[in-house]
Amino acid sequence: MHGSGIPGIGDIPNNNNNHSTNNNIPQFRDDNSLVSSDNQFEAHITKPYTVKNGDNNSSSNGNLVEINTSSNTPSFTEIDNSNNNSNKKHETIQYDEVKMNSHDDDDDNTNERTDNDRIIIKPVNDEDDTSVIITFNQKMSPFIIILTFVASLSGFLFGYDTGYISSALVSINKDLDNKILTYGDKEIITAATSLGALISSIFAGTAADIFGRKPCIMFSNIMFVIGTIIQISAHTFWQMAAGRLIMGFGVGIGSLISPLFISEIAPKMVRGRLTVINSLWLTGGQLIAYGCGAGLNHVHNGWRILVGLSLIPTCLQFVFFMFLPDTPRYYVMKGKYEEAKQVLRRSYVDTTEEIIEQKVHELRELNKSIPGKNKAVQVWNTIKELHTVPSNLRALIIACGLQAIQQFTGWNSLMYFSGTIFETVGFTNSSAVSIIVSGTNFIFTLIAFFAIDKIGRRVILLIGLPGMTVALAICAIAFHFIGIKFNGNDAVVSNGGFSAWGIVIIVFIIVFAAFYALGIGTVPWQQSELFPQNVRGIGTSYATATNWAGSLVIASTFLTMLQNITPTGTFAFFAGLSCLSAIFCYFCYPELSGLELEEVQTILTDGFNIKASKALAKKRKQQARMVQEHLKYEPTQEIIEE
Ligand SMILES: O[C@H]1[C@H](O)[C@@H](O)[C@H](O)[C@@H](O)[C@H]1O
Repeated sequence: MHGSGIPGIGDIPNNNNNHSTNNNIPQFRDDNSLVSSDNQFEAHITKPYTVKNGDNNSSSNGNLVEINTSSNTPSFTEIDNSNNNSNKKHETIQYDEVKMNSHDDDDDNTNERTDNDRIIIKPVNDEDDTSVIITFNQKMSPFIIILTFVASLSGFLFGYDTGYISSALVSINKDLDNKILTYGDKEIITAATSLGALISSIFAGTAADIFGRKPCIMFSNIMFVIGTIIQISAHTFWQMAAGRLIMGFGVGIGSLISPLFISEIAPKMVRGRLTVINSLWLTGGQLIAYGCGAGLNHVHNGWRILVGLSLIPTCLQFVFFMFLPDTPRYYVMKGKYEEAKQVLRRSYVDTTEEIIEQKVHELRELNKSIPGKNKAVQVWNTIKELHTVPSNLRALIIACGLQAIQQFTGWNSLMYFSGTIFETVGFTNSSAVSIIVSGTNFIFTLIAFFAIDKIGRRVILLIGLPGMTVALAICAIAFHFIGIKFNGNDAVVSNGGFSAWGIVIIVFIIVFAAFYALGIGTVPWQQSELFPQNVRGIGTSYATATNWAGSLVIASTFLTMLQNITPTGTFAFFAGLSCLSAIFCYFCYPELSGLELEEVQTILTDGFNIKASKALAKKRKQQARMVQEHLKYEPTQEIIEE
């Protein structure tokens, strides 16, 4: 990144407000531009304008630029009150354009000026800023909320379908092939879904770019329905495994497309939050699956009901999507600009046609499609571009790195085997404790929902990973004192029964769940924001496939690890990985909250640019506060940064 100051827009309520300002009387030049007396600031009026009366008393933070054009000697003031510290150095910013809001070029009154102008400014030497970023009313429309909720039903299905299996395996009993499932059978049935998800996630990103996000989600619904029907009618082990595999195809597609879809429709200031809604459905789905599993445990054929229940959200999602559109970014990729505009109009209700046009224009500018004489060549070129363009490669390292960390720090082994672990340390009601653990996962995902945009992704990761390290290390120590021995597939506690160290283990597994859900359980699913439009599909495919490969490896090696390197060794291993992961995030994960999707690439262009990302994220949040503050007074006016 060049330079450290990252100036932004100046939205100017021009009404002699009471900021502590650095007054400076600029002059109009012949070409109608303004220049401050110290020559540090200049501004060009590019359009004729009419000036509106207003009574804004905004007292926002950040760099405001005030240009009072109501008199013949206009005043021109820069205010840097970002931390209310009067000693703080003013940034030196030159302003290129001054645009007047709400005007009509043909209007008779276009040159009339009165008090209280609103002026929108673009800094010219803002090297850290992207070209055309439009900041307009970021209020959430009901339409965006509906789209988010419908898309994140995929998250629910992901959670429910990975969550129900542990109780289903217990209650299946002799229902398949008339014999009790062996340990190996259970592993295959569990792993089949992860395998299916791994396979489909490899292709899902490319499919999303070719066919669209919405058709892919609808295709995943069909996979869910087929997979579920095969399972609930299964009387043989292989039929059950096949059903789980096909359902896994649906899980993999949904796990990739749903966060992608949400991040493409979300206003930037709430993009993190809206994407976390998918994670909330996911962890909620796991919790509900555990709860239903416990409830249906003793019901005859209860597992078939448990599996069958997942048909409800799948069918609902399919039907809803028949009436909903795809994302504006996808429409722009396909040259369907009118469709893109229609979605934007419904998404940003208080917005003028001019801004919609500009937004589509901006998306078109940034949508540099990758050439190739046919689809296969295009895909190959996209893969090349993903690895050879430095910002893409960095995005890939971060996205895959975070997904690998999410899986290799061991959470899912606890999800799948927490019952076994709790029994080992002396808890008889292990399913109740498992519900508490997945409930903690859900509650802390909710906390992440509130923190992810406000506090930022980087901060919650850097709180979560060290917290996980400590919790895992304490579990490792406690396991040492409990002294577990493995005998085949059975664990024998040498100290016998329930002990104080057993309580320590339960408590710190719950603490681990909390720190996990707060950071690494949630943040990697923000992966779509790392990639530019042209490689987003394939980039997120890599990352999602990393997630499922990790889940497959960990779920199938955890019990073996417990046996071969002891629980102390296993937990110490996960603690070590969590610690290394914290170091990785500290050096490589920039703060992306509040940034436009397109700004993320600027950040990653010549390094991970942690410092610059933090500054830009801070700036964008200040600006958003300014805009919100201003909209309180004039809710129908939009602020344009151009
Ligand atoms: O983000 C989710 C969540 O943390 C789940 O609890 C976990 O089972 C998944 O593997 C993960 O991707």
